[in-house]
Amino acid sequence: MKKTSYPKGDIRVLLLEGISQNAVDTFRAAGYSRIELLPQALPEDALKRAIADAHILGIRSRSQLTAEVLAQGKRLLAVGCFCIGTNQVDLDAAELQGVPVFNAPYSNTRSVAELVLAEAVMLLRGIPHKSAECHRGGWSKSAAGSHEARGKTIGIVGYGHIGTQVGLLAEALGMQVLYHDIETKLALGNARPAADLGDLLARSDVVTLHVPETPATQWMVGARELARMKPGAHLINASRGTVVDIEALAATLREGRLGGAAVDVFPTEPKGNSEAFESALRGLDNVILTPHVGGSTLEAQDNIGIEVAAKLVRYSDNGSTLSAVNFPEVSLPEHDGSHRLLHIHRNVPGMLSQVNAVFSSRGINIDGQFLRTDANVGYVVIDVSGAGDEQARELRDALDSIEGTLRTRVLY
Ligand SMILES: NC(=O)c1ccc[n+]([C@@H]2O[C@H](COP(=O)([O-])OP(=O)(O)OC[C@H]3O[C@@H](n4cnc5c(N)ncnc54)[C@H](O)[C@@H]3O)[C@@H](O)[C@H]2O)c1
Ligand SMILES: O=C(O)[C@H](O)COP(=O)(O)O
Repeated sequence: MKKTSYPKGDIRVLLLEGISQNAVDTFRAAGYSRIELLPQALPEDALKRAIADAHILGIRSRSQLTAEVLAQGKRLLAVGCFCIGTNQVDLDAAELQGVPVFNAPYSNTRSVAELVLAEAVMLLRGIPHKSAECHRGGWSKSAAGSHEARGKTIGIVGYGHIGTQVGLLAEALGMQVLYHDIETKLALGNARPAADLGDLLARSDVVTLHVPETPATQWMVGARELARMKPGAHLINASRGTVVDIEALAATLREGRLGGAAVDVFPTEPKGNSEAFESALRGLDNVILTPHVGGSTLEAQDNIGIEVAAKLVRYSDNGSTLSAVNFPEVSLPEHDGSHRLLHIHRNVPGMLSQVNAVFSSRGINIDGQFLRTDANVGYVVIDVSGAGDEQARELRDALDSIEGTLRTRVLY
């Protein structure tokens, strides 16, 4: 079993995909010095090599942390997704490796909502098409097909953090807000729930998607759903590329059934800025295409850099897993004057009594104990005072030898 109790100066932090300098500053301020910041995602083989040396790994939406890639992370303590989505990580595999995954569930919410609202206005006015014509030297000054947002209905699919923000901003413009969610959600402002997805599609002038990538949302908007939308209505997708069948959308737009679309996310996206972007939507004047920049504002990235780095530092220094997306959540007090032993194990019967026996058999008094479990994993944290560093390491080794242990650490 790998030990993961390292002096802070030896902890290697690898940050991929152009994560904000604020993250580096946050790690530095907390005493971490071995930080590598790369501007791009790594291809699978390079990622496997890189993860093998990293204790803390930071990624955004492009790096695919499959079970196979994660398995190379023998020293890995934690993963930070410096974004909202965590679908790019095999969360179960990470958990069963004893690796909590953190994200930034709110920091780019506003950026996405602002972009979506701006796109709704642009689409209702037919601006993408008019702009494209002007670029070609055309001049089609006309009010035909051009509408105010005021009084129109925006249908929000996925009424979570982003969806609710879009709804509030849209109401400020005088739009009617309809929403559909699989959970019962408190309606903000004058928003109203639709009876179901079909009802929302049939009644909205603009449909905007804000669901996560899950098996249920995969291709949730295809030819059938597009056919249910009002003629001339608009579709916005800034959620995940797998939510919309792009070929069906392109066909519907070519037929002129929909007014237009704004798409920020695609089933296949270029791995970096130097790779060409291919899509059936290219060349359609009434489509706003953006390169997955819904959350890419300096404000959002700066906030995300601090938020996720702070969570990783807290886990590394203190053991707290509060807000981890795949792990039993424990919020821990500081442990000044005591050693803190962390034990991550498979959640099987009898584990806690074996953990406690390690201490009782040595006559060691436990100052504090914190335990959380989920279906897969148990996470127990034990504070002991009066043990020297050497004894703490011996305790860790004894914990490590318990059958079913995934990771152990000692914090000094
Ligand atoms: N384009 C970008 O740059 C960008 C930026 C941030 C987030 N995102 C994407 O946006 C998604 C939403 O973000 P959020 O912060 O609002 O997430 P959230 O979890 O707060 O909200 C998602 C909502 O969708 C609902 N939902 C889930 N499955 C559904 C289904 N099958 N049908 C209807 N509703 C369903 C959930 O109940 C929840 O209310 C993220 O998961 C991420 O993939 C994209
Ligand atoms: O999940 C998210 O927050 C968005 O998709 C943004 O991802 P990015 O950090 O790769 O831009």
